Amino acid sequence: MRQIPNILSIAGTDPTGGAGIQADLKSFAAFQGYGMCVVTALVAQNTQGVREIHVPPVDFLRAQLDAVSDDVAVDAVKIGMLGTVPIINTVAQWWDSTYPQGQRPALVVDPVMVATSGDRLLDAEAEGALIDFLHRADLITPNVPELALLAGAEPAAEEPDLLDQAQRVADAHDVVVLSKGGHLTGAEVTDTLVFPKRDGQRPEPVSAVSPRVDTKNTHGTGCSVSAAFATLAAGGYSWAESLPLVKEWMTAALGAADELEVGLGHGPIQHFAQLW
Ligand SMILES: Nc1ncnc2c1ncn2[C@@H]1O[C@H](COP(=O)(O)OP(=O)(O)O)[C@@H](O)[C@H]1O
Ligand SMILES: Cc1ncc(COP(=O)(O)O)c(N)n1
Repeated sequence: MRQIPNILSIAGTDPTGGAGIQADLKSFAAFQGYGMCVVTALVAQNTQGVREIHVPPVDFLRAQLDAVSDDVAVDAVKIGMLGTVPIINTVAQWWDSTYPQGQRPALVVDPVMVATSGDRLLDAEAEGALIDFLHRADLITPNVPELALLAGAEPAAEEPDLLDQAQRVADAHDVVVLSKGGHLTGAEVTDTLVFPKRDGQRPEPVSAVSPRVDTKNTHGTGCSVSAAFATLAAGGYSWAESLPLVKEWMTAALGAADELEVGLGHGPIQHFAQLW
């Protein structure tokens, strides 16, 4: 195993540095990985919302992906915002032709659909294509509304409903699901790894619980968590080994978020709270 793993983010941008590719690169660094990125969309956004989205021509997206994979041995890939059907199809074709079987990088997919601000980051007509993409992933990290959409249900208000939806989605796509409790209420936030049934057996779910941090600065939490899991997977950690490490780090990053003075809306987290 490489001493410093190579992790690739395929995602959209946030020029204020809190979400998307910029958040991913900070997470990779926080977990001691070498970060790389391919841009799926330039997003004119800040802590208050999304203004405009500019998507590259698909041939140029493919050129970026090939430029990385032709040259670098990639240990893990994190996919975030895909945005449109042509972008999803291009990433799928690259993945399938570049990593047909055997020694594939670990793949974490954050099924990004809506930003914290409530703005759409995935075309409504691209939801089906994103769902079809998911079987390629090893781990997916939907938030409460994203999980509901994948499960074809109303957003869960309680933990048991959330876990039930996660089981259905895990089985439908044969993928491990991280169900995240950030959008539920209560004094604690629980994240749970739910495993798909294989050969009639389902491994027990694994949970990590933290106090709920009282801050409005939660921009990019989902991006950052999925990137952290990808980095640890590239370093040989199982999902269950990674969960408490990521949870503790995220709680510290949210706890220190108010020390940053970035923007007037939902500001970013402090990725390096445990380091600085
Ligand atoms: N207020 C909070 N206090 C502590 N942890 C939180 C809080 N909000 C979110 N998290 C954590 O941040 C991560 C992202 O959660 P969530 O908000 O559900 O997803 P998303 O950012 O994709 O909407 C999860 O690990 C969750 O436990
Ligand atoms: C390019 C991009 N990707 C993802 C998000 C979601 O961010 P969050 O993690 O706050 O839901 C975002 N705002 N911008």
